[in-house]
This record gives sequence, C-alpha cells and structure tokens, in this order.
Amino acid sequence: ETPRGTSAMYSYEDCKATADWLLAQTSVRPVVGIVCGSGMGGLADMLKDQVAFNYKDIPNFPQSTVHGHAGRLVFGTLKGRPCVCMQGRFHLYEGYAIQKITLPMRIFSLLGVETVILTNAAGGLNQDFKVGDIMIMKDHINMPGFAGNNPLAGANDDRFGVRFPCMSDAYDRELQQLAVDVGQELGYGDFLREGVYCVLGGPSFETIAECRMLHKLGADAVGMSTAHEVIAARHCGMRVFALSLITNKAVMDYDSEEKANHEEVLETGQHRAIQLEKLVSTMVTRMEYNNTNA
Ligand SMILES: O=P(O)(O)O[C@@H]1C[C@H](O)[C@@H](CO)O1
Ligand SMILES: Nc1nc2[nH]cnc2c(=O)[nH]1
Repeated sequence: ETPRGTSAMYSYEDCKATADWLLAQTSVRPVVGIVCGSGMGGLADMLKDQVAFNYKDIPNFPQSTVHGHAGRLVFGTLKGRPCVCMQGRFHLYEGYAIQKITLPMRIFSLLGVETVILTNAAGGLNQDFKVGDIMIMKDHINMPGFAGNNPLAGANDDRFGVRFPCMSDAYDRELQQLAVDVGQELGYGDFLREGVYCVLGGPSFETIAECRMLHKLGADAVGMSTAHEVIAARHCGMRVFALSLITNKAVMDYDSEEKANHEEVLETGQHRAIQLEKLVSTMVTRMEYNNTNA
C-alpha cells in the first residue's frame, strides 16, 4: 500500500517480471520507445519485422479503453534500429491510477530503451497555431501534479531513480534541435512549431475561461497525457522527445461556434499521419545511441 492507500504502485519486481516476460518472447532489444497519441497509431505500422502483443496478454499491463488507441505493444525495427511502440496509451480519465498510466515507461527502461518519443493530440492555445501544426514540446505544466497527483508519489525505489528528480532538463535540447533540422529538411517549416504543453485530467474538454487562463499561464497547447509519462521516463534516466499534433483550436472566445470533439482529433491525426511518420522515422535514424544493438 502506498501512503495514499492505493496498491496501484507497481514494484520494481513487477516491472522487471513484465520486461523479462516480453524479452523472452522477442529477440528485438529496443533502444527507442515510441508512444502513439490519439489517432496516431499508424506510427507503429512503420516498424519492420513486427512482434506485437495485445495489452490484455501482457502481465501487469493496463487495457486501452479509448477509441483511437488500439492497445498493442509492437516490437520491430525502424530503418534498422530496434524499437518498441505503444499503439495506445493510458489516461487519468480512464480511471487508472497515475502510477499505472506511467508503468510502461518503467518497463521501457527495463527493456533497455534509451530514448522515448512521445506523441499526443492537443488543443492549440497559442493563437498563432493552426490545426495540423506539429508542436515540438520544450516544456510542460503538470496541473494534476499541483494537486499531488504525480506518478512518483508514494515510496521511491532508488533502482528506478532518485526521490527528487530534476525536471528543468526534461525535454532533451539536442533532440529538439534534431526535430527542427529534420523538419526543415523535409519542408515542414510552415507547420512545425515549438511550445509548452499543459496536461489536465480530462475527459471533459476545457471551458472558455479555462483556455484563457491556461494561455495566460504560458501554455501553448492543452492535452490529457504525456507529461506524466515524461516524469516517469526522466525518473529512470531515459532521454525524452515529445511532440503535440494540434488537432483543434482551443475555444477562447464567447462568440466562437467551434466545439472541441474527439472525432476531429482523430481526423487531424489521419491528415498528418504521413508527415508525422516521416519526421519520427528520420529522427530515429539520425539519433546517437550507446547501445551496441542499435
Ligand atoms: O493520448 P492523447 O493525449 O493523444 O489523447 C488526446 C487527449 C484525449 O485522450 C483525446 C481527446 O480527443 O486526445
Ligand atoms: N484537454 C484537451 N485535450 C485535447 N486533445 C486534443 N484536443 C484537446 C483539447 O482541446 N483539450
């Protein structure tokens, strides 16, 4: 039991058992872990020589309950680099404890993953952003964390990481620069942005007053995921790159007729699928790795 009275905090041994179970079923030794945002599951289809597992068959793994999140863990290679890809992630609004949502990051780390690439669908708060823009995340605002809902709350196991991890360097600057360079080369300059992502619990989308407030606080995009995963991934020492696909404009004006909806979110994912895949796959081939498998 954790101090909050939940037994949702998986132990190091539980995470290791899951990682070992996976490693026994595949010869792929991933150095890169990818998480697909809503409607971006096609990123997993880039992997060659796939070995895929349904979440329901993986010991200790939660289940995906959201449309647009298939619920498969896919191992394979991307231009020769061994990778693992979550085709479907977990969110607070699904009712999962935050430690359960971020469990896959600890399993990634125990699989040998060095770099995590996280993607998400988000509403654009920055008035210069357009639907279909890709925002390189340079930072986050973890709203649930302000109320104590942090994935690292509870007893700390030093085998994962330190009690008080630094977050001012959470988003790897070299990887952000690599994304800018690759984006320019691919001709994506018109729709490649950078900014701050704010996570809320969801599932309701934001009110107009909430959007105005978040914008004033310095957020460029708002979503319901990713920041928790970033915290867990950094805690166990993985390098992080994250991007938001701006799937809708946050409604900031009482005269606006726009209404946020999940269907639009998924549709925008489809429209940008090819460019997202090209950006991510080119970045993976250009990254530097320590692991000799890569
Ligand atoms: O998994 P992500 O963060 O991409 O999903 C976003 C947030 C909600 O789950 C959903 C809303 O349409 O998209
Ligand atoms: N919270 C939130 N999540 C999103 N995911 C995609 N669009 C949005 C949005 O407008 N708000």
